[in-house]
Amino acid sequence: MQLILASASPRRRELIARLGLEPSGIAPADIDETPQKGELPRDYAQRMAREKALAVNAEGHVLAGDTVVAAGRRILPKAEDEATARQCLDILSGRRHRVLSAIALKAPDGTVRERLSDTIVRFKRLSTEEIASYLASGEWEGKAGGYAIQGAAEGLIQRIDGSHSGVVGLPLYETRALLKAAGFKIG
Ligand SMILES: Cc1cn([C@H]2C[C@H](O)[C@@H](COP(=O)(O)OP(=O)(O)OP(=O)(O)O)O2)c(=O)[nH]c1=O
Repeated sequence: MQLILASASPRRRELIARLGLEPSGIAPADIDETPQKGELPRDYAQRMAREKALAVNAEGHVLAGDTVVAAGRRILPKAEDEATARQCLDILSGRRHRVLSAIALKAPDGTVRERLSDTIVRFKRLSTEEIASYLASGEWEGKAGGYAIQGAAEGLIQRIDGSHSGVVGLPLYETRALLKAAGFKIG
């Protein structure tokens, strides 16, 4: 069985490798990632994963994922510049937020199976110095919510309830279940 990963994210490639799977192809999906007006974070994450999977035309199964950081009903942006990362950290400081990580698998017949991972993350209250030093690390670049749990940010996280791999970008429990249900051989 052929697995195509519809993702440009190197993290997703590393995570799928931990299940002992190597995609036979990488085909990043180029879709419009603008949230709809009033769209809830979990609906948005699921829609994005589904649209990414559907956007890739390839033989075999196409796996896509989308990771969204949500403060209440608010979807935090992917931090592409320092000002955005700072705004995110100000919002996340000293409180709990959710990370919704959706995956979608398109079978060769076009049917799509989906799963969602929902994780609660709590940051300590961040001092001005902590925010400044985290921003200087550059690790926030391109990350939803302006942080990467797989780096220095984990030292600022008091508690996580859910899936660590989900926060990084591909929830391994849900991914394994989805791929097994589709017929992939996974140990
Ligand atoms: C919260 C958090 C996000 N992220 C990353 C995961 C995702 O790559 C990114 C969220 O953006 P996504 O749109 O989910 O993914 P992407 O644009 O990187 O890749 P593609 O659409 O091609 O699959 O933020 C981390 O790496 N660590 C974290 O702790």
